[in-house]
Amino acid sequence: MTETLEGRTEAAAGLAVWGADTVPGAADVRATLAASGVPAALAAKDPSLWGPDAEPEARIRLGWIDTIARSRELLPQLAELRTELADLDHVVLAGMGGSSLAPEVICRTLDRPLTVLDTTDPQQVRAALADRLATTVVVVSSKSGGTVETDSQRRAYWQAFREAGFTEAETARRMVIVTDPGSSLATTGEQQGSVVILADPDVGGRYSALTAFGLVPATLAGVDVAELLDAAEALLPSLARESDNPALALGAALGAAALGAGGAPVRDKLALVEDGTGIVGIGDWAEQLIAESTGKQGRGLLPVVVEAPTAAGATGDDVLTVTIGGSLPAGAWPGGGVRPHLAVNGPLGAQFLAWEYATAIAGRVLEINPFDQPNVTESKDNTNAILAGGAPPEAPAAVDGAVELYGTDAGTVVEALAEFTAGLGDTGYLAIMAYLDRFGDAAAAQLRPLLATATGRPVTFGWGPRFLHSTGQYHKGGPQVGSFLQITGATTADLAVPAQPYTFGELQTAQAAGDRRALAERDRPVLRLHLTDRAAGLRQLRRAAEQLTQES
Ligand SMILES: O=P(O)(O)OC[C@H]1O[C@H](O)[C@H](O)[C@@H](O)[C@@H]1O
Repeated sequence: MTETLEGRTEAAAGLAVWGADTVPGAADVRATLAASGVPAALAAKDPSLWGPDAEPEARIRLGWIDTIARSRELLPQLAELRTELADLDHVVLAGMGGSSLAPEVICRTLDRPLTVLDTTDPQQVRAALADRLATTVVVVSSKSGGTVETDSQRRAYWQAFREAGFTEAETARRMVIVTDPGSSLATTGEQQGSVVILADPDVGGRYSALTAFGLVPATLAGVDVAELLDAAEALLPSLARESDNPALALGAALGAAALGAGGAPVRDKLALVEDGTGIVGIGDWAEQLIAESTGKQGRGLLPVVVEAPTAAGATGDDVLTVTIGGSLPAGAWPGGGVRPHLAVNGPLGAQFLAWEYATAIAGRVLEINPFDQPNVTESKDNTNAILAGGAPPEAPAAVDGAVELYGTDAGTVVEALAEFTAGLGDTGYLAIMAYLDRFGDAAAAQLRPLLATATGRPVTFGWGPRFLHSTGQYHKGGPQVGSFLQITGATTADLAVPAQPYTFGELQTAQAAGDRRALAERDRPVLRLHLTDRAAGLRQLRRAAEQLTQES
């Protein structure tokens, strides 16, 4: 394989992008960007780069370019906080989307323990609350301060600490709040007497890895975050340049592939493949950045996070295969077992900044606003309406063992899946959306590679409601080519959300119904499979998916 590898490596500050020059049309796209002075303008935070409609939002969303300097000012406070809370060695992060994805990849990559709670699944919330409560510190992270999942988790932890016998003051000490200045969460945090750390308000959630949202939980979990900032800062001078600018090479290639620039076949599905060289879990972070930033106005790049370089769906006719990893030793070939179109290797801090810059560049090429998420609210509004007024009763179309089938004429799970996936066509994708416990029901994730093999099409997997803050934007705002498999599950142990008129289970059910409604309103096909017994239902789904792979 190695002797057939072509392509150049473009590098700066230890961040190397290989292969960008071989993506059809990328050189022309890059030349156009350079001729318009885009690299320097973006490095100088010019908000006009995405057109007049995007300018007001861009004006308050470009802080990620130079937030590193402001983040450094936080470091003494964070070091002090870590010492002050040294007796609390179980760090829980309650936060959704951009408020939890970066700290999760930081801690996984640097092998520091961090429990991420980004769900409303009652079983998962219960399990978290029962885990080492006496030595737990909870970081409650929300930029807006108004995210219902995070607010519910905060309420549940507050009550759990109080019921465990901690005084109000002791409970307040066990909660650290990260939010934007002036949010309702900032007020709550101050009133309850918790430490409140204010984040950079000029950075949007999915671009906030190197702000307080990434740094506070990571520091408490024991990460030396200064190293991340150093690695990102080293890349900064390259961002204004027209050459030796790997982030520009990446962005131009992503945009060119999605457009099919120069008459090349469109590659608008982006397989994100970790190459096994020391960066762990970055796919989920990049997935949110790219899907929410580009998936709108019927356009966008669909990130497809695959398990390994050899996993089903890592390659395909309309797929741009991108491997991601740590710095490679001299002479090593990128890819880790797959031949990628692009390989991005380098330290984590530089990866964050490079992908943010590349996404902003791709947004310019695709002529969309990479800083808004106009369709996320559709599902949220539906959820609120359902919570307030109740969902219309729905009877299953059929029951097969431990699985109820909705939205199909089929009588069995195998038939329903076969019929549903038969409609994917040559450009379609299947999104599996599992409103389950991502640890207790982890087996659900095995469906992704199985159905990718069975269909030969890109298949994504997301935990609900986590994905609503990530790929959920693309599902509704991106091209009309998705088919949506929703998996919901009965719960045996629901849990009240303190001082709210609903339980976690009811909230999760309303979130699933709200998103179904938003997809249906756009005529996007939805098949819902409800597991009346989660373990038995998952075994059944797995058997059905295996059967389809044998028939494919
Ligand atoms: O940090 P928060 O305000 O709680 O927001 C968490 C997430 O919520 C929304 O769904 C946005 O679409 C995401 O971009 C954001 O990261």
